[in-house]
Amino acid sequence: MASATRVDLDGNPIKPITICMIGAGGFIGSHLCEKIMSETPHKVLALDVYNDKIKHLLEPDVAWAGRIQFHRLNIKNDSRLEGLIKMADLTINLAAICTPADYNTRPLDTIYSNFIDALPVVKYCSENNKRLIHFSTCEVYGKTIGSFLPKDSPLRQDPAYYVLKEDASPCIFGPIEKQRWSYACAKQLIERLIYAEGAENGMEFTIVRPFNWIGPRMDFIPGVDGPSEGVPRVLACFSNNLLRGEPLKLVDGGQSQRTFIYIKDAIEAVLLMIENPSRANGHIFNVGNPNNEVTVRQLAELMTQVYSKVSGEPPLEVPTVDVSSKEFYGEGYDDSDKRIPDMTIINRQLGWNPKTSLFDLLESTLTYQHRTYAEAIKKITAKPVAS
Ligand SMILES: NC(=O)c1ccc[n+]([C@@H]2O[C@H](COP(=O)([O-])OP(=O)(O)OC[C@H]3O[C@@H](n4cnc5c(N)ncnc54)[C@H](O)[C@@H]3O)[C@@H](O)[C@H]2O)c1
Ligand SMILES: O=C(O)[C@H]1O[C@H](OP(=O)(O)OP(=O)(O)OC[C@H]2O[C@@H](n3ccc(=O)[nH]c3=O)[C@H](O)[C@@H]2O)[C@H](O)[C@@H](O)[C@@H]1O
Repeated sequence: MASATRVDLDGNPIKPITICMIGAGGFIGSHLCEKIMSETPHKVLALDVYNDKIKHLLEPDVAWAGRIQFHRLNIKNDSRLEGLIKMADLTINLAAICTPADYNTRPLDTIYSNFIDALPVVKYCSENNKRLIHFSTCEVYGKTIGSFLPKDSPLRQDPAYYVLKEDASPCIFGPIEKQRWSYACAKQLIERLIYAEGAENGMEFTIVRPFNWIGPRMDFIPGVDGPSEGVPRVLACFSNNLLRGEPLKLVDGGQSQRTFIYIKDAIEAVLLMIENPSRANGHIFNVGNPNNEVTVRQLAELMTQVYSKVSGEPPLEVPTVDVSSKEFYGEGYDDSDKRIPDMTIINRQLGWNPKTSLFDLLESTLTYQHRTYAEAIKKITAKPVAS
């Protein structure tokens, strides 16, 4: 329950505010709304085209009834947007196309969604003196410097060549024909625009760079709550394979490395940003868990083991199968080799650290996936009974 005595990191009482949350119906938005409703007194104007993931928060008989209001709108073409931003103290923009399968196959939609559609949000915030928390991505770092060194170079082991720092690392993307980078490039340009609004016009902003946040409600399971041919992010791809008893597909051998963070740890960091504006304004924050690094192959192996534990089913005899990126994603795919966030800035400004190990976060997430989808998958895959 929200308590009247909540204080910020400097010991000052936190005043209730109204937040205009764009993209509130998505994976991160649903967890952020849940956290704000259950632990704070703040109000949320929740904007999205969909609300399936926050339906449970919008019921009339919940404890926070009246503090969250859903507005179904598409920010591309809705004149209500400016009014809603004006009604709020803070705007949080989460709206984006952010699944890699779209970056090279729908590059125009990707660029429009991540740059053009975000422009009015920045403009309305700046013109109306409203604070903005904008969701960018760790993909703005692109590839590591180390990835360009010879394979046997000892410098590849030196963190200076791979740890990603907000105020020091370069943004390294592939050539234009590798359309994978359309997303990262659009996100980089909107970051630069927001930063410039801060520098030239004094706009109060915080930029968040999530590093592979995962957990319940991420994306969709193809053929159950999303299109059969759709390709979600890796957690949902591998969950889908496990639920159907199929081998997990490793793109280009599964050699890329990622650090995964539990959504609930990451949401704690966002709440600190919301409630400590003087510590968060003007900053770009990496939000990830540097201790949870694995190759995609190791992730597949761990998910296979954990899924067997939570479902009680034996692990697959052939757990993985290799697939080329061209076959899986199509022409123009490319990849980030390694993503380890430097935590200095978020640690210094907000005293935040992630807590949950990869095993624990996969255990709770796969328990959710099994409970939510196993029956539906069984029905779909059951052979029709001959009449
Ligand atoms: N999940 C991660 O680990 C991760 C990592 C890096 C960056 N991000 C960024 O965080 C943000 C949220 O990511 P997510 O994982 O919750 O994605 P998501 O796809 O689950 O959520 C995005 C939401 O925005 C909504 N939306 C998109 N375009 C819209 C429009 N024109 N009008 C209204 N609503 C619109 C979608 O309907 C969706 O509900 C994105 O900006 C993404 O780029 C996420
Ligand atoms: O989550 C993030 O921090 C950012 O990175 C993600 O990009 P990426 O990590 O490449 O996306 P995933 O789909 O989660 O893929 C991770 C890795 O698994 C691989 N993969 C994916 C799916 C699959 O079935 N098999 C497989 O080997 C991919 O090729 C990639 O190397 C997305 O771009 C965004 O959601 C976000 O901005």
